Amino acid sequence: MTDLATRRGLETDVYQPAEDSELLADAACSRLPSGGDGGDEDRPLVLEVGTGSGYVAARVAEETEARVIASDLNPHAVGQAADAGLEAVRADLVSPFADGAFDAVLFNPPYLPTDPDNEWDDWMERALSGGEDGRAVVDPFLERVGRVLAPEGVVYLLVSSLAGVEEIVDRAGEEGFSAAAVADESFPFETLTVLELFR
Ligand SMILES: C[S@@+](CC[C@H](N)C(=O)[O-])C[C@H]1O[C@@H](n2cnc3c(N)ncnc32)[C@H](O)[C@@H]1O
Repeated sequence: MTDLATRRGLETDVYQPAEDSELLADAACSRLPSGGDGGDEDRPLVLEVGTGSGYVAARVAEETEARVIASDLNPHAVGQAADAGLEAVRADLVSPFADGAFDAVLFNPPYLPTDPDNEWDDWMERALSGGEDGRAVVDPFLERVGRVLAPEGVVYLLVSSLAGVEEIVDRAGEEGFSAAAVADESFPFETLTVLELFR
């Protein structure tokens, strides 16, 4: 398992793109509509929660016809995403966004299970740590994301075997979502999966 202290030496204040970012971007880009010639009002509206550097949001903006809003709790991440030319907003999960606003919501959440004694209170901990069970940020996201989804809206959520995929699917079910795995990639210590959640 990746140890936070090891990661810390490699990181700045903003999570930089890694295998998980790429898997989520590939899955979202391959499933969102591209190449349409409709007007602005026909473009899907996509939110990326926890955008970090803006890598996933930028890929979706470049490779699909969606208009993308990039958000993060971390003000340094919002600055980096804005510098990358994205529409960037500081937000805790989906709190400031209107009911039913988005056709798709993407999230590569913090998911590393972390011993409370080994945590530290900085932005990289916020980017990596999912609390003791790895689901401390995923669970409130699942509880709240349905509010901002359009009726046919979908969620693309990156999950790790380290945080318990079955538990996350069960929790999504309690919030009224069905789940399908649309991409996965295995590494020596974890398997990453992109779940598509829909109602
Ligand atoms: C694993 S990083 C992913 C960054 C980027 N999306 C990527 O894939 O490279 C998780 C991101 O979620 C953000 N985050 C953590 N808690 C959040 C919250 N409550 N609301 C919004 N963003 C949050 C972190 O600041 C971090 O940028």
